[in-house]
Amino acid sequence: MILTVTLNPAIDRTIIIDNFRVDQVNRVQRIRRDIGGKGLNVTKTINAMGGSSKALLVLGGENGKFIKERANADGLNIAVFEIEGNTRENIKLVDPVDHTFTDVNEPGPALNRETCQLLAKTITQAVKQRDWLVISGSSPKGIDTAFYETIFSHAEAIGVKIIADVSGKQLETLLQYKPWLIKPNIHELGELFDVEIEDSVSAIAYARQIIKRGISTVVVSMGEKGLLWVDAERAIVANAVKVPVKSTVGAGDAIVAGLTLGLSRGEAPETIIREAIAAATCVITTEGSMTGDLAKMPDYQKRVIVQKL
Ligand SMILES: Nc1ncnc2c1ncn2[C@@H]1O[C@H](COP(=O)(O)OP(=O)(O)OP(=O)(O)O)[C@@H](O)[C@H]1O
Ligand SMILES: O=P(O)(O)OC[C@@]1(O)O[C@H](CO)[C@@H](O)[C@@H]1O
Repeated sequence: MILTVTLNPAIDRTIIIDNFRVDQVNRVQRIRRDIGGKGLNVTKTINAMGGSSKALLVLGGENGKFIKERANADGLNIAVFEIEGNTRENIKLVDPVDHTFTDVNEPGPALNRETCQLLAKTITQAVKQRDWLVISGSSPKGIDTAFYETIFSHAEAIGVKIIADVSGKQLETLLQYKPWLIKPNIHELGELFDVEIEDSVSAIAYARQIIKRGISTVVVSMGEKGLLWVDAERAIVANAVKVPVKSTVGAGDAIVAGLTLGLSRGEAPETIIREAIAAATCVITTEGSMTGDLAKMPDYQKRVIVQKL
């Protein structure tokens, strides 16, 4: 089983505006609402790919209720950890004319110390031997190092591998506990070293520095430039598939879904990379925070060239 944890889920409100301009009155073409949050998106894609994933969601208020009901109606396997406060609503501004994708993410409700302790305990009880644990997305205010310590020490004790897709300070914190795999995008990787990374060669060098700190695999997603897989034995680069992009929301989550599913099935890195990129391609060709038409995956996989560097 692949358990995903979303500490800060969201309703994604996608607003489609042709020729969006800041500092001007903009007229909306269409609006849609999807249930989102990185871990939940990972679960959606794994299940759509034929895998088995459960999403643990921290939810509260009216928005939390909406997400719970929609996830259940969609047949997703979820466990809800209820909190006080209303789950956030994130705005995704899409301009199909200028091809811009702008995210405006709320911080979400803060958690108090007792809630964090109970949440850590709930997660450790939910994760079982031989599971894969995915921790994805921002953490609400209140989550501290003790929270991660509880989860990582339990995971280590029962041999569970952790895949983390977080950024900024949260990524720095998590690195101390040595997740098995991390998936920063190229900007997030640069942020860790306080640099702007320009090319694959320097991205590989920075990824290797992380591997020296005890992380097995670093996968760096690079948007339209594809991705890099770096571990102790190899560095692999793969292109993205050229397609008309409708929404980039959840592209990174589809990569995490493809990676986790492939790893849990014991597949070779080259196969996993092709599947992950194909899944991300399905996401970006679909409006909103949706997995898209996964029947197109075999075609997209053929268009991914994987090269060892
Ligand atoms: N414009 C694009 N054209 C083709 N493929 C893309 C494009 N943007 C993203 N992708 C695909 O999606 C993957 C993940 O994208 P990206 O690196 O932007 O992830 P991310 O920053 O984590 O995304 P997000 O946080 O929005 O989910 C890329 O490796 C690529 O395969
Ligand atoms: O604010 P965070 O937790 O970093 O990201 C949240 C989010 O942008 O990530 C998903 C796409 O990856 C969306 O469904 C969601 O709104």
